[in-house]
Amino acid sequence: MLRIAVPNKGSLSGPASAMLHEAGYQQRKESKELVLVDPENEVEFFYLRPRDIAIYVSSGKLDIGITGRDLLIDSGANAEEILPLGFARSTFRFAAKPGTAQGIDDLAGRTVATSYEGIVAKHLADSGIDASVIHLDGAVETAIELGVAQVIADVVETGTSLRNAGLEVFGEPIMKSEAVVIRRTGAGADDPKVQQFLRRLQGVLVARTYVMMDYDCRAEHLEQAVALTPGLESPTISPLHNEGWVAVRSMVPTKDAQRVMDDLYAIGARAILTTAIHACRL
Ligand SMILES: Nc1ncnc2c1ncn2[C@@H]1O[C@H](COP(=O)(O)OP(=O)(O)OP(=O)(O)O)[C@@H](O)[C@H]1O
Ligand SMILES: O=P(O)(O)OC[C@H]1O[C@H](OP(=O)(O)OP(=O)(O)O)[C@H](O)[C@@H]1O
Ligand SMILES: [Mg+2]
Repeated sequence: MLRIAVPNKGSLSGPASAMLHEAGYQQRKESKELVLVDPENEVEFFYLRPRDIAIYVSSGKLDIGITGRDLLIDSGANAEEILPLGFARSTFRFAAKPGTAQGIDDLAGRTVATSYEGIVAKHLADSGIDASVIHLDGAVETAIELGVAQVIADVVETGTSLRNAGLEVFGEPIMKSEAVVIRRTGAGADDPKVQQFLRRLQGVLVARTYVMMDYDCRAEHLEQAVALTPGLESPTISPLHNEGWVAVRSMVPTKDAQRVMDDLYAIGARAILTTAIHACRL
């Protein structure tokens, strides 16, 4: 059985379970369930605190896990990212009261509050800045108001939490994060079960980001049309009963679909349809 760590709480938990469900795996029905065996797919899911997942995976007790890139790096665990998953996207940044800091050099001698001590301490050391780091479990934005620190380093997504606390980001972003699949460094690279799991998740990612596009066009416009819809490998071209016309089928990124349909129409293509992809193996 493949043993997989899944976040049990927070921003990663819901989207991770939704993606696994979309990939055909059973998922827990109750948020209190800690372990779920999916015998049909020969997989066992362990619902763990997101922060602990890299530690379990690096110990080798679990084969792979889903966590945040920032949590992986912060843990310092001997684990590596093998597939980015595109959700729980965030940026990790310094913030302070407006006008109190412009760049990392202003941190010398100050105290930075964060839940990500590992990332911050390393970033300060790499930048040659001597500052204190104080660890807080969450709601770090409040640490400045309460005088525990002059600066915070935290996850920023929309920036609403910072704005509400009267804080502003400063300096260069420390890192960009998203949910990722991780494994113990170098482990299981050729394990067919791991490969199959990754193919299933890749299938979900493709199904989420592409649509299938079908259209008819005149044979003389085919090269122009195909340039607009090159597909992943190459489009499928079928003859139409009506001579001089062909039918084309190709995958198109969802975000480009409307523009591509306009461009195809403009070169004379007709009966342009898009359909959702539910699952795929590339
Ligand atoms: N508002 C957010 N938007 C996008 N990603 C986020 C957000 N907050 C946290 N994350 C990401 O989620 C992961 C953090 O997991 P964590 O369990 O701390 O989530 P959380 O939503 O902060 O939950 P908690 O309620 O336990 O604080 C990190 O990878 C982080 O980058
Ligand atoms: O830029 P925003 O869209 O506001 O999102 C970022 C906020 O979301 C997370 O907080 P969370 O709600 O997880 O609380 P926490 O600080 O206790 O972890 C993070 O720690 C930031 O505070
Ligand atoms: Mg949080």
